[in-house]
Amino acid sequence: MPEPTVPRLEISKLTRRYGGRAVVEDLSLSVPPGQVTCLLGPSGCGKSTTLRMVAGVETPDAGEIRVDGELICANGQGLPPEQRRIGLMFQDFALFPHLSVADNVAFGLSGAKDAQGRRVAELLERVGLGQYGAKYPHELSGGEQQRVALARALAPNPSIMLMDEPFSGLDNRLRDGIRDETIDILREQGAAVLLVTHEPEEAMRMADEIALMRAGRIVQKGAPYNIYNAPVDRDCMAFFSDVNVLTGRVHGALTETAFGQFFTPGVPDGDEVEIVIRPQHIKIDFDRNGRGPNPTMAEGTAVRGVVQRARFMGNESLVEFRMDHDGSLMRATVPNVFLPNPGNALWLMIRRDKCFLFPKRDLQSRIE
Ligand SMILES: Nc1ncnc2c1ncn2[C@@H]1O[C@H](COP(=O)(O)OP(=O)(O)OP(=O)(O)O)[C@@H](O)[C@H]1O
Repeated sequence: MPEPTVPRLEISKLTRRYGGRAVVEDLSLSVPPGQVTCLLGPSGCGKSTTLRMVAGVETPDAGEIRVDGELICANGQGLPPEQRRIGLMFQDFALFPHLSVADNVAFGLSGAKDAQGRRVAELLERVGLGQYGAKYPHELSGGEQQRVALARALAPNPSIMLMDEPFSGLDNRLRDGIRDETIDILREQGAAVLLVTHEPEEAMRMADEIALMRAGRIVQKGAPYNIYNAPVDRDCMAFFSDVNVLTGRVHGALTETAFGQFFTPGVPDGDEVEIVIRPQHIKIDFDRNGRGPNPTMAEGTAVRGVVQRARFMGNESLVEFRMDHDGSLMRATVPNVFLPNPGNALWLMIRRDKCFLFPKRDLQSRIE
């Protein structure tokens, strides 16, 4: 059997309280060499606090942090940041304005000057700024400055790179390229990357693993594909896309809705369930003199709705309906251009294989 790889970064049961309130609670995760793990979650859920504890600029109330198996923080005590072999890249990555690009990159390096010079040249080359060593930060564009910051963070060859929304200051066009380049370099170096973002697209694009956080805890962890396609609850699903929700009560393992019956095995009779569906999995059909298409096994019963608005979004069109049966709003997306006029009646069907069933959230869990 191959030896199990020691995680480059291992966090166990990390907790941080402010004024008695836990903002990070019992958080555990590990990142192997060359992997990008993304802490994803809404504002205030504790992502940055977690990162700051790993960096060593904030002290946990409980829990442990290990780098390459070595304990660097436990029982509220830890190594100072500069001894942790951790690189940092934050959104406000301020370069030193009075130092040249080369001196900025060399800033955290120790040892012989000529070895430092070689390392700086190699890194500037790697980030595509081989000719920029003698320039000063104010002579560079935002994207170029970001790449210098990356070279500076990589220079001491950190085992771990912590990134807190590092690309949010860049415009979209620049951002995609720099994101991909950055991750390629970090993977090549075998660094473990812990990246914080509140943007699901950024997490999906960059992460090998996403840890979805809510109120200080990880609620789901997995590869982007699994998180997107097997959400553990409605909020996890809704974090990645718009959703439509139908509710119904279970009788004999079936839940009756306007769209037909849904099989809900294992849910006790009388319990309410939510049937959650993404807009791209709703099928739209035309009205045939007040009638819709016939029911099918795969898509159930069609239900009539009246178009409220339709918008072209680039790759798809988004159509919003007011449903005849209960006055609720439902959203459907259609590839390319489909822009029916407001007031038109159309029929909606739901792709059964793309629905998720969750117990209905009660009042208590809404308050939490
Ligand atoms: N020094 C502090 N003192 C008191 N409360 C704090 C402190 N730092 C953070 N908090 C609180 O802890 C919670 C988590 O903050 P944190 O910055 O970790 O969230 P986040 O998920 O990174 O949010 P964002 O995406 O907005 O940066 C927030 O409610 C915040 O107000």
